[in-house]
Amino acid sequence: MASYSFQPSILDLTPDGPALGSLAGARRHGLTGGAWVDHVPGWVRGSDDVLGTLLQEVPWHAERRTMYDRDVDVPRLLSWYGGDDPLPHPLLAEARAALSAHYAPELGEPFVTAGMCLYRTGRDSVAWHGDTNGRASTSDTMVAIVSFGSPRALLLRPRGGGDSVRFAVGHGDLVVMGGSCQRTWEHAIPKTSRPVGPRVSVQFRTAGVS
Ligand SMILES: O=C(O)CCC(=O)C(=O)O
Ligand SMILES: [Fe+2]
Repeated sequence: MASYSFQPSILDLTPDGPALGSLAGARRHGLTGGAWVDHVPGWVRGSDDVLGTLLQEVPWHAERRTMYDRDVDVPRLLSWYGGDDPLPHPLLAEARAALSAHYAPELGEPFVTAGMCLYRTGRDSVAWHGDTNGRASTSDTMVAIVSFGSPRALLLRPRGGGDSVRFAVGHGDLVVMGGSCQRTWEHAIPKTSRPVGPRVSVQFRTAGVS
């Protein structure tokens, strides 16, 4: 398998290792139909260390899917950690606990699983979809995404049609999609022709949702 290197940023060198910022300042963007997105730019400080570990230690694999009767490569690499699987970096366990504690009053259950995507270049992407497997098909849930590496655009659009909303998701940023977001809106990471380096996203979800 190819190895994915990145250029550590001088600004990001934290002597004490990576650390989480506060969730108190999360900015909530209300969307139509009871959907919302919380955005915390730079939630993780010292993200270079986490990105390096994720690129090297996660058992990334390619998948193929059938589309219109053809088998095609999924345009990103994937990995999945169940609630009992040790996460590849201690900062991620800290992040999951902090998110569970912060959102407990609204969510009523903890974040459990960690799905991971590796976008190797700007050619990698995820097409429009909602995370509607399992209970998310019928009830509100939250999907918390922490991004590492090159900034990419996360787009959201209402399923019924309407303007899309764009969030830049950069190194150490947190985005939480909540309320009805998975059922009433769709999201995507579009391809880009800009020369971008690798991006890893970690998606925390509640049990029984994917
Ligand atoms: O990489 C991201 O930020 C989004 C990934 C995603 O939507 C998914 O895996 O369901
Ligand atoms: Fe998704």
